[in-house]
Amino acid sequence: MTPKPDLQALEKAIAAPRGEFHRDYLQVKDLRVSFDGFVAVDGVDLVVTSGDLRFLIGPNGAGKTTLIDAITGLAKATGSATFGGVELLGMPSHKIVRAAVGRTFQTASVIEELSVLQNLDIAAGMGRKSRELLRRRKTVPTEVELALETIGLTGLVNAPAGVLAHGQKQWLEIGMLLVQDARCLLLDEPVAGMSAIEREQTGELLKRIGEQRTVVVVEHDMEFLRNFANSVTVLHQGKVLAEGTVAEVQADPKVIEVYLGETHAAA
Ligand SMILES: Nc1ncnc2c1ncn2[C@@H]1O[C@H](COP(=O)(O)OP(=O)(O)OP(=O)(O)O)[C@@H](O)[C@H]1O
Repeated sequence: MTPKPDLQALEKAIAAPRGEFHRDYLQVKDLRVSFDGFVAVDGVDLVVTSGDLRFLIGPNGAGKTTLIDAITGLAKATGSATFGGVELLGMPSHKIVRAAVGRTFQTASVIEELSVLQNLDIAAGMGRKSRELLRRRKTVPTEVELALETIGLTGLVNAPAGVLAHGQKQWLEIGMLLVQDARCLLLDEPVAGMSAIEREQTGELLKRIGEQRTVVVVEHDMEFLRNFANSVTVLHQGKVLAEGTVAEVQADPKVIEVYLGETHAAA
């Protein structure tokens, strides 16, 4: 006998937005983080699909970094955060990296004494002994070569990371996520402190890597957001205040009141 179709599940699937059918998407459900009774993230729901360059904005202390910390195993949280169907909450950070989820920090965490190539090699964790990692290579593995090309540092492969410009260090960090094969990248204020040219180059880089990956960018720079965001989520006091296109979010009275007010008044 043919089993009866589950009409409820079918209706749900038909009603679901297109992104829901991709396995490669980040889904956060009712995520909460509290520090000694202070609720920093308060029931956040979020879906970010592959190919969508999502910006996460909000006033200082809104919970943006804590949300990323929770997804990457650095802050204890309740609720759920999955990527590609894999539950990340409760996993140790190194396993989250293996689940193809990577993040950068507000301050670049490259090893300044080591070359660009050695930093990428270490990130790739290619099973080479630490002594070998420190020796110069004669050939560069393909994935490292591709990452170097993507981040525009091919010409600086043997330069110590310490001599890189501020922007280049951030790009190297992004490169380190690429060689780890991160398909979900969570970037915490990647253009803070960058020059206008570096910001523009970073935006182009994010567009390129975001085409086939799930990318979430925490940012305060509104001009950068207007130029490069595909969609925006606004956090306020640990909750999602608004979500939509740049135009929708910018026109939202709630967002203007709590976040954009000063920027608009200044303009
Ligand atoms: N380890 C911690 N212990 C206690 N409180 C914390 C801790 N980390 C963050 N907080 C608090 O949680 C709230 C959210 O902080 P968070 O850094 O996530 O905000 P944010 O939106 O990233 O802010 P900003 O834009 O300034 O970086 C803040 O009130 C902060 O003081």
